[in-house]
Amino acid sequence: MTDPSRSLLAMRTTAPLIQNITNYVAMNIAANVMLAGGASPAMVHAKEEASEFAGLAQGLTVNIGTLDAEWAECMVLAARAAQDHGTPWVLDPVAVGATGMRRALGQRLLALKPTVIRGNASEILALAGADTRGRGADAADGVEAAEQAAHALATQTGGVVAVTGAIDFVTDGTRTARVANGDPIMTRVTALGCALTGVVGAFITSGPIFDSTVAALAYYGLAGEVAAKTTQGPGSFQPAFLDALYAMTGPDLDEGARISTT
Ligand SMILES: Nc1ncnc2c1ncn2[C@@H]1O[C@H](COP(=O)(O)OP(=O)(O)O)[C@@H](O)[C@H]1O
Ligand SMILES: Cc1ncsc1CCOP(=O)(O)O
Ligand SMILES: [Mg+2]
Repeated sequence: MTDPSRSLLAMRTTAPLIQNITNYVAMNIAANVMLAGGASPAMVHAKEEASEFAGLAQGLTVNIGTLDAEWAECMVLAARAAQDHGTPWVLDPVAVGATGMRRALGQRLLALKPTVIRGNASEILALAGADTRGRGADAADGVEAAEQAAHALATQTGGVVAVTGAIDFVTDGTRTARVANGDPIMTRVTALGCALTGVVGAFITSGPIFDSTVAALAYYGLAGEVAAKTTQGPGSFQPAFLDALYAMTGPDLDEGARISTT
């Protein structure tokens, strides 16, 4: 594992243009989070332009949070374009186990081999076809319960899978890492998982995929810890979190990251 600061500084140096097909709930906070971190987000999802944009962006994220049939098609088109151009792309399978429409789309997107899948434990379990207690967008299973599912998905896609929660778990099918940064208040502000997917999408444009994903999770979780220290609840946490993402230096990250690898 390289120091997480290398990934952060590489990302900030390039300020990568990241196309995000994300949900209505997440659009604003995800764009603000990515800008605070140093990336250049663009929320682009029209069927007529999504694949063209995926050919010019440095990275793509696809989040199935608020679906309709047309959006589903544009997600597939954009992911296919990213695959054709060798552009790294991240899948966020929000509530993928909830309905037949989500399950079917999840399988179509999996077939396009996401570079990284980032979801909570219930979503990773559902995407892998395992039993889950999750129904909506929030996790109802612990991260450990999804480790085997994450491993299976990584092997199936050849990519990296990140399961987030109290202690995040990352695997590429061979290596594993755990990231202990974060604060429980992060589950009480909507779309912070979706915004993290955007940050992962930015980090993986400028370094090795596994190391960059782990670094993105540590950076994000540590910023959450910093913001939680000075705030009283979800309302004040959100602006403090943006400030912490913006202010974090490389040495701050290397000092505060709690990463273990096997
Ligand atoms: N119980 C927890 N303690 C500390 N950090 C957490 C906890 N649950 C989630 N997080 C952090 O919140 C962020 C969003 O993850 P998560 O809540 O799993 O995503 P989602 O919103 O998609 O369900 C991640 O940085 C994760 O590490
Ligand atoms: C509440 C909600 N409903 C559809 S998408 C969405 C946001 C989910 O965000 P996150 O997965 O980051 O909690
Ligand atoms: Mg989520």
